[in-house]
Amino acid sequence: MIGAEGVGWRVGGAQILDDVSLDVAPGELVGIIGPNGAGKSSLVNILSGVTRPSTGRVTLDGEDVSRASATRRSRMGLARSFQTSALFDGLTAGENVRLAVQGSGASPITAFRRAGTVGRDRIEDLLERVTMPGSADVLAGDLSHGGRRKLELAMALASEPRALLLDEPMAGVSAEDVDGLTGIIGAVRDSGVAVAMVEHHMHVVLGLADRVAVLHHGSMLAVGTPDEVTSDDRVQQAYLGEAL
Ligand SMILES: Nc1ncnc2c1ncn2[C@@H]1O[C@H](COP(=O)(O)OP(=O)(O)OP(=O)(O)O)[C@@H](O)[C@H]1O
Repeated sequence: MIGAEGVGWRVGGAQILDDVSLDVAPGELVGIIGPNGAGKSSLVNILSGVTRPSTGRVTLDGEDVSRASATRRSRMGLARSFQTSALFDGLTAGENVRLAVQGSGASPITAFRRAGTVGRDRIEDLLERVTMPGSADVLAGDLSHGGRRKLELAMALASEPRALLLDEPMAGVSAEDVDGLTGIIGAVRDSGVAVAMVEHHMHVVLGLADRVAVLHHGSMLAVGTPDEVTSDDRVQQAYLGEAL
């Protein structure tokens, strides 16, 4: 569903990604890990269409989308969350979700025209999927960090994506919320969505992912099941001094 073939990205004279290949099938969750600065976010940006690869190609459902805009990819069934929060704090959780539904795969004009067409049921349904029933009227700015992360997931799910890119969906949340988010993301995968997830919580990645891809200095060091990857000598070297 999501594919990268020999992807390279060069910017300002630096080779950030080099010959990176990855594929994620429907109903599969691939965790993308690697030390700081390994190129994980850069890869997610290339997969989502925020940046164009210098070499190689990106595919979505088998179609070459290397030059396709993020909006076009969204229309083809791809959604993403960002490392930093993308919420409107002055709006309620429900209003944030409403905007996400209105804007999914749409130009600003189309999104504007859709105003008022998104039913309360649809909003409640999305909030329920991220275990936030009844919170439509809570101000986003008043939510806990974990609540904000869940709301961001609801917004990413607003387009009913077939492929989902998550960039550190659990960054900075409490242990309790990590468990909650793990359950939500696992359920999304189990519903048949292809999920690629960058995450620093190693125990989460190793427990949740079907396969793990390890980036190191912009290259793909290893791809395999959690067991294969953790017992790989090169991976252990890359993480020297850190618990795997
Ligand atoms: N637009 C850019 N211009 C120049 N260098 C960049 C750009 N974007 C990223 N980099 C560099 O590319 C490298 C990889 O960055 P990236 O954010 O993809 O790594 P990461 O694995 O996601 O790191 P972290 O775990 O810290 O979030 C870093 O050295 C970063 O400074």
